Amino acid sequence: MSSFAAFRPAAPSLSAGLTGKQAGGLFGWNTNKTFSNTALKGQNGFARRGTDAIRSLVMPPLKDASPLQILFTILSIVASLLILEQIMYRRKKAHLPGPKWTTPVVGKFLDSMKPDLAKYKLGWDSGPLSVASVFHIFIVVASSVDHTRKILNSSQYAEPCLVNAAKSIICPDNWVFLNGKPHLDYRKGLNNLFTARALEIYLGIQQEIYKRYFSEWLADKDPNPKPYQMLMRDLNMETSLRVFCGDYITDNDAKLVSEKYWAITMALELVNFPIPLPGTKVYRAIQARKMVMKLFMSAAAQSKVRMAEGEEVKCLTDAWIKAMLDARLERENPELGSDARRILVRDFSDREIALVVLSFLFASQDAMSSALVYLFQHVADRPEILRKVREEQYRLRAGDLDAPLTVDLIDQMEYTRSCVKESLRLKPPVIMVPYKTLKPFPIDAKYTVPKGAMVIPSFWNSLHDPQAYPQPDALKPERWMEGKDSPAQQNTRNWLVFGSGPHHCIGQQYAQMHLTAVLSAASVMMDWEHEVTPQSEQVEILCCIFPKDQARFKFTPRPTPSLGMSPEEAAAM
Ligand code: HEM
Repeated sequence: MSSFAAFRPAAPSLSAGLTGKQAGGLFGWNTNKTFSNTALKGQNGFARRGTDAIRSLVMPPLKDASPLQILFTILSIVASLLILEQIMYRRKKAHLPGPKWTTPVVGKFLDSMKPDLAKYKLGWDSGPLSVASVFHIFIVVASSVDHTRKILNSSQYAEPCLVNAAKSIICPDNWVFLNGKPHLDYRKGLNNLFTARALEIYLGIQQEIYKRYFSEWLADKDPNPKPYQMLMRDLNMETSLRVFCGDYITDNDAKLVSEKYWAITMALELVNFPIPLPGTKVYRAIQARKMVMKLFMSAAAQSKVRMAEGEEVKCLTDAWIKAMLDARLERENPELGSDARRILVRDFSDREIALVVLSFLFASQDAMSSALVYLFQHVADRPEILRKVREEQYRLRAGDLDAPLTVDLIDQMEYTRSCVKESLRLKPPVIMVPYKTLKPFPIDAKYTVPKGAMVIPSFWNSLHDPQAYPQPDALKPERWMEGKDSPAQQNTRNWLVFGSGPHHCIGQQYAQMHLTAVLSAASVMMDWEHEVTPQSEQVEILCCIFPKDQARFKFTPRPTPSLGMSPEEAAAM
């Protein structure tokens, strides 16, 4: 994922499904207090009568029972459990749309193994809330703007729910697993990493990498289009590593991280063997994480030495350590209130820094790759839009296409930025993020989500709402440039690409700047052809969404405009 959807997969994984106390709910009815209590409290008297009947059946001492009696007892217990499962499901479901009965034991498990956008859409369109269950996990899916935002902004009722594999892979003490006030305070300390000044430094690093990758793509002699999804992932990976850790990581190690990191992505599939035994995907992912952590910790240690010597900030780790050193001086200031003192960046250990960098890589990798792949695809399929992007580029860069990109210049690229925003709206990389209820959650006047349920805010309908985005299936960058009275600007609540509330994406400015900068550089350096196949518009749901044909492109060099050409003429070449 890996994106944040990696933290929060599109549906519960087997590892989430079969671990911990909840598994006792399914298999250990006789010993699990929560399960039997809830059953006995059932409004339907059948639950109580069923439990009494079972108790009377198992009462006779086993040594006196015939094999037939034992068999009958076992079958009765199983049948009662299956009936109870249905009763519990129906009770939790109440009036909401969703299957009337749940498939015994597994629920929608098979569907969750093969996620399908069309099936998801059916659920989202069936009502603002709909339900399903996978194994014993009761799931409420929210599809309206109001319900989705309510979940994301009700931290007293629901918190992000990550698969168990995620915890063992990115370490249980990673900050992303914090909630409430400790989470809020930790996040405040990270805001320094994405200031305009910091972003400016990152831009310099990014451009060098884009140019190198584009040159490699252009050097490909094969005249036919080929899948670029993985190559774009590599571009993102190297950009992230260099932005986060600069030259503290050698070229060889950067390559190694890119290769090994794939093991982490693979381990976040929806279904995975839950115990990290040698040979399993989770085991391989943990080994990869150990290697990656070592490099990030070493980067933090090297940066501490350089920053203490007053050297230049060259990457995110440097920016962080510099902020830490500056805050040390600030903290000495006797005029500072206790609150400000608490929020100021405290000292972070090498391991803490490495864990945050790991969380960024983990949260951004797949989402950024999905966003980049669709951005290239969307503009290639709509030459008029790409022409307008180029026109803006030629106009703003005023004849110097090699001039370094700056945050100020990116700010001026109104059309290119709108194009990025619109591409993210049309194909949001993360379509849903699972949360878990901490207590009964009165989500609206008519329905309360039970405690311990998975509650999934999903973004697709908000981002394709015709009220906010007329002609929602068309790519219309102009809708973001129509002023404050436009439907898009009047409905900013619908813009949920990066979530909302205390866990909203911390990297969203950086992410949009990266995508704008890539499109800006690519549009003047290359022409590209997208081979449209029957699968180009079909969506593969991994942790994020991708075109099923893995985006087939052919890149060729774009001629430099001759002296005296107007931006319009240059763009039309
Ligand atoms: C197009 C790219 C990206 C998309 C679509 C995306 C989307 C998201 C979404 C939907 C969430 C969950 C929000 C919620 O629960 O309300 C999230 C969280 C997060 N994202 Fe992103 N993201 C992207 C890029 C990035 C980047 C580049 C970084 C880091 C540099 C990043 C770091 C994070 C982190 C750390 C969180 C968890 C924040 C928390 O729990 O406080 N993301 N992202």
